[in-house]
Amino acid sequence: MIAILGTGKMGEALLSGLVRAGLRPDEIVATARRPERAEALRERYGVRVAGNAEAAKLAETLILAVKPQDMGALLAEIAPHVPADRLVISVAAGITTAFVETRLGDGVAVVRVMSNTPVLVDEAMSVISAGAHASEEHLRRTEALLSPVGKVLRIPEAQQDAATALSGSGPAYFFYLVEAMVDAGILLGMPRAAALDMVTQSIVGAAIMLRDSGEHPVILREAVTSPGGTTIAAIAELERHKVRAAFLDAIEAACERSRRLASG
Ligand SMILES: NC(=O)C1=CN([C@@H]2O[C@H](COP(=O)(O)OP(=O)(O)OC[C@H]3O[C@@H](n4cnc5c(N)ncnc54)[C@H](O)[C@@H]3O)[C@@H](O)[C@H]2O)C=CC1
Ligand SMILES: O=C(O)[C@@H]1CCC=N1
Repeated sequence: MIAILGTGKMGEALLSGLVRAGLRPDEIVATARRPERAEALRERYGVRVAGNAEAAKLAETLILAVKPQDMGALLAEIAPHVPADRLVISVAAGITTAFVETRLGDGVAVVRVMSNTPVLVDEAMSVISAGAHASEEHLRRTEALLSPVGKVLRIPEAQQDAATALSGSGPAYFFYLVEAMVDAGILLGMPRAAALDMVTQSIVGAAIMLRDSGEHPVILREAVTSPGGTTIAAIAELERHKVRAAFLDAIEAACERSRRLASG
């Protein structure tokens, strides 16, 4: 039995992925703060719903998916009900394995995960790190849960905040870019729906080329950039507005925020 504790956006995305991957709904128990939310999850997926303490007792694997600010309270609530042989997977930004270990007591295996919302379309990027008591077997079990819904990479825990800033938040940066490009289309007099179609297909095509060609992004961009042409005119403006520097600062700020989240 797998328990998802705090089934909000990320918890539900993982839940739906597990169901698509073939896990039986009666092997999953979900918890939520509001009873209406729990009922909606039960209706939508056929999973069991329960309180946190009951779910913690029932499941061998616990996925903690509350906001970082709520993690302390959740751990205090479940600590008396988590035997030492459980695997506890935390998906919260900024929460260290040590934070979870000290609150759940002796020897519990903790794996820290940072995934992202493309889990909804089985294209997640999930990075995982073992806590002090997590073994190779615990990492494999975590990989087995996450690999049906996307790519999984093991990284040292010291890199988790950077990964949160890059791939955890990453989809938001691309959505933001799409919004800005669609606005540019509107400015040029394009109908909104057509602009959105053009930008979306361009980003999908570019993403697939990047993933499947094995080429470096610089090579792919150079192939689009004709001498004296349109692309270099746009790139010159992006450089003038220091867009690259803005990305460096933005992702550094996200990493810094991730580092501070555990302390509330
Ligand atoms: N949204 C995203 O793209 C990503 C989010 N995350 C992480 O996932 C976690 C959840 O984020 P979201 O799903 O966006 O937030 P959310 O607010 O949608 O989900 C959290 C849920 O936990 C529930 N909750 C809080 N305390 C509870 C308790 N004691 N018992 C039961 N339920 C409780 C809340 O009612 C809420 O439904 C965060 O820690 C975040 O850092 C990680 C990667 C990506
Ligand atoms: O914005 C956040 O804090 C979460 C973590 C990564 C993506 N969303």
